[in-house]
Formats: sequence, C-alpha cells, structure tokens
Amino acid sequence: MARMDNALPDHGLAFMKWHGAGNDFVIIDSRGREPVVTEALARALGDRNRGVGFDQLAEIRDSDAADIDLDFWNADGSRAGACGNATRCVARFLFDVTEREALTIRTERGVLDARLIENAVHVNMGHPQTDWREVPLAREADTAHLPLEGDPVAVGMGNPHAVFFVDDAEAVDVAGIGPRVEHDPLFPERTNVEFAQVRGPDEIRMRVWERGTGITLACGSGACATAVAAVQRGLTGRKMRMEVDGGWLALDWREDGVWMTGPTAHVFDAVLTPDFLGAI
Ligand SMILES: N[C@@H](CCC[C@H](N)C(=O)O)C(=O)O
Repeated sequence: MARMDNALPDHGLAFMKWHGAGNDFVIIDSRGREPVVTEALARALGDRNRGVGFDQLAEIRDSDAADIDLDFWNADGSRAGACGNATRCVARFLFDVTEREALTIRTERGVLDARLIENAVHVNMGHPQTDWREVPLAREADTAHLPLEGDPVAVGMGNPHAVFFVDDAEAVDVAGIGPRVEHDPLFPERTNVEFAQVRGPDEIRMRVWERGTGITLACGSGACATAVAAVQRGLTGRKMRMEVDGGWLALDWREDGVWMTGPTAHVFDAVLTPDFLGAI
C-alpha cells in the first residue's frame, strides 16, 4: 500500500504508550485517514532522549481483510514483519473500546487471531517458518564462526530469529554477542537473537537481543521462536511458561499456530507537538 511521506499533520499527532512485560510501544491509530508513519518519524520518535522512546512503533490502519491492519517499526526506523507483544497491546486496546472478545489483525505475515479469555489477550502468531530459505538464512548450515558455542536454531515468525540454547542465560553477554549475531552475513535480513535456558519440560528462561532495537525486556515473536526451537530440539513439550527480563509469557504451539499470552499495560496518551513533527 502506498505510504504518504508528507502526511504528518501540522496540528499535532496523538499516540498511546503501552508495554507488554516491559517490551514498550508507541501506538498510533491511523484508522480513518492516510497512514502517517515513515522511517524518519519512527527514528525520531524512537529516540529516548529527543523523542518518546520505544522498542517498536505500531500503526493501526483500516483493513479490507481483517478488523485492522497493523504495521511495525523498530527504534532504528527499520520495519519489522511481526511483533507479538505490540499485537497483544493493540488487541487489548481494541477489546477495551469495542467490548468484543475476538478480533482479526492483518500484519505483514498474514491475518492473526486475537482472543480475550479470562481478561488476558491471546494471539495466534501463526505457523513458524523452519526451512532455512524461509527464515531466511544465507546458506543452510554454517554456524561454527558465530560468537557463541552451540548450533543456534533459525526460526521465522514473520521475522527472523536465531535461538541459542545455553546453560545459564544470566551469564550470557547479550550486549556483546547480540549485535555480532544480528549483523552476521549468515542472516541477510539481520536477525533477532534469543538466549534460552531450559529449566524443565514446561519452563524456559529467555533473554533477547532485538534486531533494530537492542536488548529489550521481552519479545513476543522471540518467545514463540524459542518455544518452537525447544520443541524441535526435543527439549520441552509444546506448552510452556517463559521468563523474560520483564516478566512471564505463556506459549502453546498448537495445530493452528503458536499461541502467546502475557501482560499488557496502557501507560499514557499524549500528542506529538507541531514543533517535533515539523523538525522531522
Ligand atoms: N518485540 C517484538 C519483536 C520486534 C521485531 C523485531 N525487532 C524485528 O526486527 O523483527 C515482539 O514482541 O515480537
């Protein structure tokens, strides 16, 4: 869909701030008008000193295929094909304003189902991509040069993930290893990087380095990818709890896709000033 580069309003732009287990988001509701988010706006807004700061920016748009369309940007202005925690936050916002209990949300990876069950938002993040050509990887298997021992599992959840299984997630130098893996030529579209410690057949401790953002307190698509990788390696069952730096997520890899749930919080609503918008 065409994006208007000069669509920024000159009277201010309303946004919401949300987080899901500490993974924080700016959400802009562009239903009923032309989309306004550009790479430049995302980068300016994502600056935690001069803008607002977020792990991802999500823009809600009118949809002809689902209840809404949803697009994501990372803090460096790059696009993300999936963002599980922002999807849950947007679903929570819509459940609250519509009083519905089921919604469809079209993202780059397809139409996702969101359900409100016992006051928690559950999102089906879809079927994982596990073929190396879909993830995508530059070549099938060549991981010995990566800066951490242990062959990682490459999983696509509409965005790329490299999941390392480690003995002690707390001991991993996420800030040092994460960016080196993110930018390794093995990953032509860069990658998100997860460090997972299996605590038992239904529990994992996971820390994450997000492509285009850095260390975050949680990553929903990363949690899904980690669950898929653990099942594939025979390390856990298909249903599990996952402790991330910002709290807990729950994963369930079912016949129809990987379902994820966890907390959501609406932090504040505000308006970007004409001065801020004019300087972009
Ligand atoms: N925090 C997100 C994932 C964000 C996308 C990622 N950084 C990318 O570039 O793919 C989540 O909750 O899934």
